[in-house]
Amino acid sequence: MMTGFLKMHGLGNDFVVVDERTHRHDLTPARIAALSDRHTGIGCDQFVTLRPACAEGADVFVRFFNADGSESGACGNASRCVADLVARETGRAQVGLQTRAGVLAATLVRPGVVRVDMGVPAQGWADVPLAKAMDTLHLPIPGDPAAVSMGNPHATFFLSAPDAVDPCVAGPELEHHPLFPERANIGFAHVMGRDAMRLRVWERGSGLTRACGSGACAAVVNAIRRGLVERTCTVQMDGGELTITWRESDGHVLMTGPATTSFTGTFNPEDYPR
Ligand SMILES: N[C@H](CCC[C@H](N)C(=O)O)C(=O)O
Repeated sequence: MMTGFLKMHGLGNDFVVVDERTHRHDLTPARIAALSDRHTGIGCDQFVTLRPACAEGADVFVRFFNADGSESGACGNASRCVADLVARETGRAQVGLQTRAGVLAATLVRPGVVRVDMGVPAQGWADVPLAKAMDTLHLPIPGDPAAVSMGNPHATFFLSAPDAVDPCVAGPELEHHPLFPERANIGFAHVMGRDAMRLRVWERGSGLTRACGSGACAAVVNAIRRGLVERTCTVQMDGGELTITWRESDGHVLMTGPATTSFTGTFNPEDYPR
């Protein structure tokens, strides 16, 4: 049976979005990985499904799957895209996204620009999670990264120069480091000033992406924890810029940036291996 999809992106971090609110499709991890493949499938960094919400304050239940078929509790860039979609569907600027990491409040700031409240970062070692008890501000591995969860695990390395480390060289081994029992997204940040940083992220399950929303949130939180930047910071990534605020009053992280729909299409799930 043919299935419709939306191709969307946030700063070039791209998604295939499938609406399952009225009909479920047999989308196994293997099928999602095949559909995410840029040569034999539609191609995307993450595959996103929409289902009916069952949580208070949520308009839709969103699940995020990486290109390798693994599921993540959070995806900042895709959250902005789905919020944009639901805001246009409902005619409301304020929408709620139910995710595995909780219900996220989102606001359509202006057409194509969305602010998502990504919730409160989890700083404890067991929350990230890490393999054993330790200070998450200074992990005992070369490069002295900091770690935090935005609903998904992130380690942030602070570099002396923007391209001091190639994420494609250092990223794969770090993603699978034994310190990260659920693997991790690996951010490589260069702080340029008290309110600006450059960031590239080797993403768990997807590799180097042009932008990483939850990674930008994690990098700003970790930088603030280390006293490197102020509470609001712009994060420049290969695909463009996000504005991140770690709000002092309630500890929530706000992420503001673009959401874009590229095209629509159809595919037949039965054409892909189960
Ligand atoms: N690779 C991530 C999910 C996507 C995150 C990223 N695309 C974002 O915008 O936050 C993980 O496995 O936790």
